[in-house]
Amino acid sequence: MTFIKMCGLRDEAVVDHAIALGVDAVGFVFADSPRRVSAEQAVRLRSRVPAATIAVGVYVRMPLDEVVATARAANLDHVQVHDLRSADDVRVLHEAGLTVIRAVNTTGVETASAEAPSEDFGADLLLVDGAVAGAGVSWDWQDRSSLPSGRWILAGGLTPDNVARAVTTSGAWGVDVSSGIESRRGVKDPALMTAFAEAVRHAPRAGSASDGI
Ligand SMILES: O=C(O)c1ccccc1N[C@@H]1O[C@H](COP(=O)(O)O)[C@@H](O)[C@H]1O
Repeated sequence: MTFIKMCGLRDEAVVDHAIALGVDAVGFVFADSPRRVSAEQAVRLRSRVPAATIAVGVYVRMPLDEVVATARAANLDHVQVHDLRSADDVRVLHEAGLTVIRAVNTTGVETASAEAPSEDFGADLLLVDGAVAGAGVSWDWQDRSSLPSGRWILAGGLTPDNVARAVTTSGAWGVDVSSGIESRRGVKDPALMTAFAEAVRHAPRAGSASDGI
């Protein structure tokens, strides 16, 4: 089964719908975004997420001590950080007891692959995103030469219409979506959420991805 994360959830009904769809993870955005949630909102939303589903805090340009404080306040033990600079950053987050998803944009992957393919800085999982996080920007996931090997999450411009092809072509272990399940910017559409989950589940893929993070 392909791992599914739905990101940028902002209200209770949408969280409940994601849970009913059986997604593997939900994301709450603390970065500057139309989907940003306050710590108080995150606590409320988090309380609706059962133990079997991973709740992830999403961060860009936030000092690590604030990442840790926000994650603790909202009872999140997974963080997705878009601008980790080094293995030291990851170590700090691990020492705080957090599971770390390192998000890189496609430019980062291309740069890294010239030196060290899919450099994860020791993070628990790598997420490869489009050039602008949360902007619905797709990228060439058909060019396998720039893709990591092993377990990684594909993100960036995924929609119910393109996700099956993306899974099959890229070989990604998981997918993450934000804009592609919205009727307008920042507003999730339950019908698109359902269509996305169904498209992923019907996508032919090689191998199995049933292990958790
Ligand atoms: O969703 C956001 O608003 C967001 C803001 C800042 C950083 C990351 C964000 N979300 C992540 O962006 C990608 C893909 O988004 P999209 O589907 O292209 O809109 C995904 O990793 C989200 O977790």
